[in-house]
Amino acid sequence: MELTEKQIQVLDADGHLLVTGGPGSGKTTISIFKAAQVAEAILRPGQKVLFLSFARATVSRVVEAIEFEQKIPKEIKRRIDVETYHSFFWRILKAHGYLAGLPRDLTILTPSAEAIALSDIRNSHGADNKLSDPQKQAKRAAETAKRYRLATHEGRVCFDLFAPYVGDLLHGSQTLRRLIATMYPVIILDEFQDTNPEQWRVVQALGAFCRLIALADPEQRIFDFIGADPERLNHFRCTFAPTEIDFGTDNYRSSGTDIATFANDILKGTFSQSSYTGIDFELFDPFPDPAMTKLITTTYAARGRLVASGKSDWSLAVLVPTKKMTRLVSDKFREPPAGMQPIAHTAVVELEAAILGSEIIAHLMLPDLGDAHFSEFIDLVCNFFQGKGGDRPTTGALKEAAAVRSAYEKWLAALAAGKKPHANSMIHALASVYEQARSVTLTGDPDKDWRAVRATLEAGACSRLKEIGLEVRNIRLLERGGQLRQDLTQDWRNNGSYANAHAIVQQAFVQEHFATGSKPETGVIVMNMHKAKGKQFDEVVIFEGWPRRNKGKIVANLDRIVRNNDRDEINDGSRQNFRVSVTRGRQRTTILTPKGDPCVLLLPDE
Ligand SMILES: Nc1ncnc2c1ncn2[C@@H]1O[C@H](COP(=O)(O)OP(=O)(O)OP(=O)(O)O)[C@@H](O)[C@H]1O
Repeated sequence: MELTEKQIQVLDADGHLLVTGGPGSGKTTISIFKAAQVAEAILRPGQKVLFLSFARATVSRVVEAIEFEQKIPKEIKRRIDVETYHSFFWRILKAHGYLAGLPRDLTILTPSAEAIALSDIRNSHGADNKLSDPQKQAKRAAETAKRYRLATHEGRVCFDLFAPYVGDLLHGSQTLRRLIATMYPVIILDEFQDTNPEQWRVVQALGAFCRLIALADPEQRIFDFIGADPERLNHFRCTFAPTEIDFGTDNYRSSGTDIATFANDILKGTFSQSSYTGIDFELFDPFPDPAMTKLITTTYAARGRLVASGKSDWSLAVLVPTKKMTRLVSDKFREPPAGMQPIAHTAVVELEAAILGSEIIAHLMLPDLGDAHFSEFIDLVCNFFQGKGGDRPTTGALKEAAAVRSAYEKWLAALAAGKKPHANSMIHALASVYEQARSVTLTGDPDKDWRAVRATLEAGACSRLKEIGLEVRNIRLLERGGQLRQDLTQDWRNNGSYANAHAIVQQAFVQEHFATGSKPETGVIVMNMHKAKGKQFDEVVIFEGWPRRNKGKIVANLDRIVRNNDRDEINDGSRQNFRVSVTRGRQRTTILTPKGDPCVLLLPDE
């Protein structure tokens, strides 16, 4: 690879730096060379360059890119630490959190546990869409107060509080600022445009003694995320007066194609070419089976091309506009219509529900612990419904949790009074599937045992447990070599049972969250468009929803790239989101859109 003139300018620059450029313009690549140069020329023994990123996906990509770079010697590579903001902040909090009034012993309040802890507040205030702005503010304030209480009283810190606490610590202690600068004299900030106010406060403190290199693409800003301020780059400019180098619209990710040109045309809303190499458009009939059939055959074809290319770690992403679509596509890939072959894939979903479901499986794998076991099982089922929506629980799910709880209380009251529980009680079905799951003979092979317990939930007569069983399928923690699998195996060896299954599942999630060694995803991956940011794949298929009609009139138009596929709903956010998805493909991006109502972003502006 020959570096461009602009990339060389980055190597030559001193002091704080701001590197801007479009997707695939080579920002990450040059920052790695810059880090290597700093490591070789400037660092003293024991010091390292820190590369901070928001998502683990980006971390894996950067780690892989560093490994791949043959020009950088091994001992230099070892002097570049690539981490997420979360894991860097957590290290600071664990070591110094007591200075900010936190207990010495800290644990992470996982998002699912956080959702459960906050569900009372969320329940009593009601769903956001029914609240006025002041009511919403009151709800947020109550949530924040509760989060702080959990942190200061119980040492359970949720992710959202990491940055505020680290900001307090760094602004409050020059010694700490200097300490970090001694460890990391140079810090690289990836996707800087997405820095929220709390993180920016941390960055300001870090910049006092560290040299900062910010990488940014203002047009890749996350829009649905409050806090990513369009002025953020200006804040950086004003505070640090960095040398600024702009890579413009160069694109090396998909060189030899017109993917970047097309993506930039999307942003402008005018099309400079009648066709674009590397971009395919296909229409599908706007009905469930034909739509899915089109997606599946398109995916077969893309997969066929990639397999034929002989590349062993090929990747193909199917990107969809909503969480709901991610699930729908994943289900259909598992069980396609019309006897087509299933497509092996991984679906990237919000993990709260899958983790809470996994806790239930783990609980069912525990050895017999007496009568309390069933009550705890009911508690976990309630937790699942309370927490499955993460920080946006639906009223339905919260009601479900309350209904299970109340049915169980009635059940217990009946038993206590020596009566038979009501024949219609939902607890009958829960209890009968519970019994089936408890009678599964465990073998010590965690994979087999886990699947056997999950299968009883899926096949049983209780719709709630069926939902939980299906949800748990989304968890990837059981992968070969994965922590969960290893720990469960060890548990069985030590105890002859899965005595610590529950704790192991919770721990596995935390480890998974901080693990940075994992490879970028390969094979077929289904995910929400928003989640594709910072990733790259050999091929991308973008698939959106279709309108439902009644007597020819559109009555619903959900799961579209632009809301309702309405021209009036087009905004910078929807254009940029689409552009980010389109530019994830290296070789080809295929866009599948419904016949009769194609994505409005594909039509020239009127
Ligand atoms: N000078 C160059 N010549 C050829 N290929 C390059 C050059 N610089 C980078 N690349 C390649 O282009 C691809 C994209 O580069 P990189 O990931 O650094 O871009 P980026 O600006 O960080 O992208 P994004 O903002 O979309 O994450 C990588 O595969 C990289 O190896």
